[in-house]
Formats: sequence, C-alpha cells, structure tokens
Amino acid sequence: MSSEKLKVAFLGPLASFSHQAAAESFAKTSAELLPHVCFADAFAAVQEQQADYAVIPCENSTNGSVVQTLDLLADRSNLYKDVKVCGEYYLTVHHCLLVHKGSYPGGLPSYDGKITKLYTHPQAWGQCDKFLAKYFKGVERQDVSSTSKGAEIVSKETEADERGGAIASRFAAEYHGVDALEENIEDRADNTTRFLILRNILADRTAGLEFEQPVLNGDAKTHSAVMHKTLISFSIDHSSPGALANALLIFKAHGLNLTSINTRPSLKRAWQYIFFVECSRTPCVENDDAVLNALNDLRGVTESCRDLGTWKDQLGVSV
Ligand SMILES: O=C(O)C(=O)Cc1ccccc1
Repeated sequence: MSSEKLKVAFLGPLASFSHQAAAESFAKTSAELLPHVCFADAFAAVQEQQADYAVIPCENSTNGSVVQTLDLLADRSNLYKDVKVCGEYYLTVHHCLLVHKGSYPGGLPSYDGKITKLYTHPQAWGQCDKFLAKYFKGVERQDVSSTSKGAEIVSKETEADERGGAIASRFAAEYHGVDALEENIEDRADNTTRFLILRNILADRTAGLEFEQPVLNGDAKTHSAVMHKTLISFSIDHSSPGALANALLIFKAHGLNLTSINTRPSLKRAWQYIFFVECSRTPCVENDDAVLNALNDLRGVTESCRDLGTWKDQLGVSV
C-alpha cells in the first residue's frame, strides 16, 4: 500500500492555480493529483485518508486571507480533527482576462464593451481591481468555484449566450481553448498566493515527512537555519479584560515570534471570534518543546485551543 503513488487533493478543475501549486510542490514525486470541486471536499479527502495531502490557498499578498480556508481550519463542527498543516508553497499568480475563442481577434484594442458578465473565483476579483475598474466598471461579477471553472464556462458559450469573460491563468486559457484578451491584469506584478499543504496526522504514509516540504523544488538540501512556522487557533472569554493579551504573552514567553493573526466569527455568539495565530522560531535544542509548552499554557487562558501544525517556512528559501 505504501508503494502506491502519493495522492494530492486540490481545487479543480484542472488548470486552476491550485492545480499549478500542487504540481509544482510535488514536482519531484510521481504523485497523483486529484481535482475536487471545493476546498471542503479536499479537506474531507485528507480527513478520510482518500488523499495523502491537500494543497489549499490560504493567503494572497494583494488580497489577504482566504476566508473559506480559515473557516475550514476553524473546523467548528469537528469534521477535520486529524487534518494539520505540514508545509507551504508560494506561487506567483498572473491573471488573464479570457474570452470565447475567436471573439476578439484584435485583443483588448478591439474590445467593444459587450461583455455582460465576468466569472472567477472570489479570491481573484480583489487581485485585479485596477484592470476591472478601468475596463469592466459596472459589469456583473459571478463567483464560480475556481478560476479554471470560469474559463470552462466561457469556453462553452454559444452564439446565443450573453458574452462572458473569465479571470484565470494562461494555463487555463490553453487547457480550455479560450483566448486571452489581456494578460497580467493583476494589480501588482509580485502578486503571490501562499498555499498550505495538509496531511492527516494519523496517516503512516506521510508521517516520515514531518516538517518537510514533501518535495522541494530542486535537491533536498537541509536548511539548518530554516524557520519553523506553527499555526494555533483559539477562542477566549471576550468579557475578561486582557484575555487576548494574556494568550499572546504566552507566545512571547516561549520565544515564539508572531507572524500573523487572523480572526473568523465563532458562530456561537455574534461578535465573538476564533483567533488564528501563526508564529515562527528557528529550531534548536533549547526550544524543541516550545510549541508543546505554549499549547499547555494556552489551555489555561483560552476557552478552546488547537494545534494546527508546524512546518518549514518556505519564504525566502531557494534551493
Ligand atoms: O481558483 C483557482 O484557480 C484557485 O486555485 C484558487 C485561487 C484563486 C486565485 C488565486 C489563487 C488561487
């Protein structure tokens, strides 16, 4: 069974940015890449051990957190109790405005303003604000399950349909056989999405790869100075002054440097939150138990608290 190819779940259909991230982060293993229609299905595939890993976007450098992913990590109904983060992958994201094949052979200069509907994944709109404000002000926007799905919809349009446009990658344009009216429509050339790599902590098949990118892009060198990141979620008693400050002081006390804080509604009571704290440390013998000890202390000052995993920081790592 362990000689089977690794199975990697991602948001499909093929040619989504998640597909690209999954293919690149597992480039050196002969992994089987499995498209799923939503992030929840990819989480469930890991929980049920139908997939060894899932590659899920969590944050974009232009547009911020992917709230759908935070909500799945919040796991309010305890559906993904064995799913943890074991790695990350940074993908530079370039968007194109895609149209049905042959509809505008002259490219953007020949565009006649007749597109009435745009399709993309909710994450992409905010990455292309300036282009959309300039050329598509007032045009209806329809969220679809992924950028690649948007390209597929435009590819299937008939003459009788309203004209649509999709925001997706060059790769999606080729895969679905549509034209790019314009390329690189993102607001910022450095537009980057961070993907989390998830595994099931009960799965033996992936246990040996702890703290490892499953495959680094290049030779598997060891990075002695590489940082480890840890993600912890918790909720606190909102009526107790200093409850959040007390929780955050625990990270300081254990030498854990805070790198990001996010919140999502608790959905228990209005205006109460689940906090997501990411922290980093350079591993050494002295701080081997820092995360474990911090979690123990956090249990004393929070209502609930969960270790969502530790992995090697890939920011700035080049191999
Ligand atoms: O829709 C996709 O292609 C995805 O994989 C989600 C996404 C959307 C926009 C930027 C990065 C990832």
